[in-house]
Amino acid sequence: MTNNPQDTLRNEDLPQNTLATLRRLLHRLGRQKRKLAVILISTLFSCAAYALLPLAVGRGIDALAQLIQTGVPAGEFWTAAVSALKIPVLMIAAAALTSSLFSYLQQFLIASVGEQLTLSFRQDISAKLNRLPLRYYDAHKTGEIMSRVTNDLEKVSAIMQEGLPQLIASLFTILFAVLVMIKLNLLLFGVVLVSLAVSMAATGYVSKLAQRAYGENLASMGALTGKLEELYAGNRVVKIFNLQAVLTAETEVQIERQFRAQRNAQFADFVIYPAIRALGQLGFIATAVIGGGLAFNGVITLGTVQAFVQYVNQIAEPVTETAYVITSLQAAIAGAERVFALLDEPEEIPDAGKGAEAITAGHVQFKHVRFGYRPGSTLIHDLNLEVRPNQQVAIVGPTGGGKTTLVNLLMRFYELNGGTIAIDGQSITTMGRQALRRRIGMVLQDTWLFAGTIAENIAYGKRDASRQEIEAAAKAACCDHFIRTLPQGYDTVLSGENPGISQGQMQLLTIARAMLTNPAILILDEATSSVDTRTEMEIQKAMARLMQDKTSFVIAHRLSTIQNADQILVVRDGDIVERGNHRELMALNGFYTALVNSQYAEG
Ligand SMILES: Nc1ncnc2c1ncn2[C@@H]1O[C@H](COP(=O)(O)OP(=O)(O)OP(=O)(O)O)[C@@H](O)[C@H]1O
Repeated sequence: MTNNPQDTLRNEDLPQNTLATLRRLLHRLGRQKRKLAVILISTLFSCAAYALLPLAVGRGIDALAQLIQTGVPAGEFWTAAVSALKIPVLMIAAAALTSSLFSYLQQFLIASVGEQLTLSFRQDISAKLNRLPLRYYDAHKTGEIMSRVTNDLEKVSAIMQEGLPQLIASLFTILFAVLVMIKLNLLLFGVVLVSLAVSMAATGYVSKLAQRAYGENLASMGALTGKLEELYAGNRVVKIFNLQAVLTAETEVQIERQFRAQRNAQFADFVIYPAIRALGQLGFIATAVIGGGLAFNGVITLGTVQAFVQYVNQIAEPVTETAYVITSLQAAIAGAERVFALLDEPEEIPDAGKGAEAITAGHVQFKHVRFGYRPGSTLIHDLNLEVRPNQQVAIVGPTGGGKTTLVNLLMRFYELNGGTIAIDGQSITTMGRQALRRRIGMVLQDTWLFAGTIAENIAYGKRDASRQEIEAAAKAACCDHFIRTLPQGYDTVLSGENPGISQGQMQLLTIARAMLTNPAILILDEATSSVDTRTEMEIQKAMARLMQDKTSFVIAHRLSTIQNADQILVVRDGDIVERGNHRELMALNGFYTALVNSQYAEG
């Protein structure tokens, strides 16, 4: 594993409950028990064979030394050397081959186990995100959710594929090397132990300094990214308020800070770490010098000294690497913890399983509905409403009054705190959510267009619609004409964020989309955005056509368009404060009349 010392830990990278998370992670890994067992056994074999290498080399050196000491007639040296080195060389080859083969097997299986683990997490998260209530999305930013699926999972996957196997291999390597060294010479092992302890203490101290540099580097990078986002993503706002110069100056300060932090971090990388490595050589030198003395006095052989030197080398790296791996392991466990937290979030109440095929007439009743977005704060107290099939209901009221909330409840985006909503005599909680939503068409102000062709966008709610059906819907929604003027017509590709057509045209497309699904109930959010008069008239015409023979709820912003509605509901602070048709409400001379008068005054 190439460790990245810059992977330093911030507070959010520290797990809250390491043991519990580790247990859950292992439980999940347990699904791949057999592969894991093979990985463990191959690591064991690979490390054991690796630990035999210095011994075999030592044996070869001893054999050669003995040959030189005893002396061989000049012409026979090569034959004698070959026969003396035959066994050691075969041992070296066998150990190296065994170690590499098992290491290959281990890597191969680890890659598969790691990917399988990531896949299982991704599948579970994706299913989970579909089952989470809208409340969850209200409380969490998209970036935060995305980061669970990308960053956090990547950390878990990286540690599974690189860190953890590395850690196990390191531990085995150290264990085998220590066992052999103890067996070879206890005194020399003591020397190795002391010099290792000294170099580890020095490493610990220096890396603390380095960690500080990395921490500052990360923090300054975060601050700089934030500033740049403000500068580029909010470029329009920056220009409107003429803040270019101020923001550029602020950005320069951040760039400067980041430069200094990065330089310090680089310094740690290129200067401190080599110094640590040099310190690590301490053990190597001490072993060579003291071992040399012991060999000179005939306490141990020359081969044993070189075996020791090799063992010191073999364990030096695992010892320092283990510290890094433990650091990234903590970050991975914290990542896994966040993923598990997402998977543990309370879900939507499961569907009753019954279909909503019974929705035919579109008879809607709200009975004693009580609801609040947050626990403890009630927005809708006791709402009662009856809408007969094919009636047109307009919902008006001040901003934040609760108009959209009524629609959210009808669509069962949120669960009620009390009362019932029934369609055609059936409570919506007894219907499957999907089936319910399929029978309700929505045309909202936020025209949800997706990356794809115009035809695909219109057919979004009815994927198997034929081209004729799509075109018929577009004609009815007054958008066939403008679509045909586009170079690629119905096959014009709209890109998600900037579709390249006007706001009004987008709204017409969403009306066409609703036309195609032919729902029993309609929810229309009138456009407030400034569209030209002709487009607005087309939208009105298309909407009127769409509403024919359907129960419809219109969230109205321009009161002039709803005068013919069967019922007008004035919603304020979550309650219906006035209801009736236009004439009745005007006669009341209450809130509605005031709203109408204020709009005429404005308009
Ligand atoms: N997802 C939400 N989480 C918490 N509170 C919300 C949420 N959506 C709306 N609210 C609050 O509920 C109240 C009613 O909001 P709602 O969107 O229903 O009003 P509205 O009448 O549709 O307003 P507008 O005309 O501005 O669209 C407001 O006080 C709003 O802040």
